[in-house]
Amino acid sequence: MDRIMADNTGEGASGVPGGFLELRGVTKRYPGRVALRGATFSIPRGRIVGLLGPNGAGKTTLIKILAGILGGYEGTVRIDGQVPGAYTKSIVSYLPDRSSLPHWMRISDAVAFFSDFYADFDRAKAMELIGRLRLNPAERIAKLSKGTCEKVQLVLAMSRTAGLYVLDEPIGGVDPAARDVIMDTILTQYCENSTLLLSTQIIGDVERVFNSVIFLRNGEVILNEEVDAVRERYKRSVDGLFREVFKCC
Ligand SMILES: Nc1ncnc2c1ncn2[C@@H]1O[C@H](COP(=O)(O)OP(=O)(O)OP(=O)(O)O)[C@@H](O)[C@H]1O
Repeated sequence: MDRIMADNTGEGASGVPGGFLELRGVTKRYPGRVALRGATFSIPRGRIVGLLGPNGAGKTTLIKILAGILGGYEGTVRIDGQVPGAYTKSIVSYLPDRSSLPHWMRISDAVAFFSDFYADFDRAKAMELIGRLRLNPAERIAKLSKGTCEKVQLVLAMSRTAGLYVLDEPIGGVDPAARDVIMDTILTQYCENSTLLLSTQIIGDVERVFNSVIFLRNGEVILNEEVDAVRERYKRSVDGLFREVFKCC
């Protein structure tokens, strides 16, 4: 399995060299630890890609680099041809793995804050999503359950008209029924010309939305493949392949 997968890293899963998002040899070291080891891949516009790996594989590290909030890495990252910085932050919508919203805010304050901060934020869309997800705009962030807080963060991230959405574990804290609602929300809000990279460990419920998947193990990209090709080549679902590859992790 390892040998087969080694053939499936590198250029984009679509086989298209070059893309909207490009990583070449990205290595990130923390003191005493290497979180990413030469990560190389390319994603064209208009793709929904699952970034999959067990705990500590480097998913959050990679996503923070793309969000422009983590530097000090080796290799190159290009988003729409630019290194992470002010321009890429203006076109990248980031959903963090932990809530970064001030606890004193009400949901409506968070919407107003995002609306002031991001030129591409669509307030009407946010309010519509809040209604659809049955959130109460008057509720304080401090009082929200983990899953409800995730829904709020998702609303905020998906209400931007971004070129790249990077969503770090958007469904980690919600029940299976809510996962479907969240994934449907992502699918309906995502515009065809955008690129979406979503990290998760809950694969079975969400693999239907992915065009392709990237497996990260110990900071290394060990698979970068179209979902249909995974099913055909390995005769398994992405979830099945993930369980097999990572059963010893
Ligand atoms: N600030 C930090 N300082 C030192 N080590 C870190 C730091 N952040 C992450 N690491 C380490 O880097 C590695 C990758 O962590 P990362 O959070 O990117 O993985 P992950 O795939 O997102 O994991 P999880 O699914 O558990 O969230 C881990 O070994 C982690 O302990």
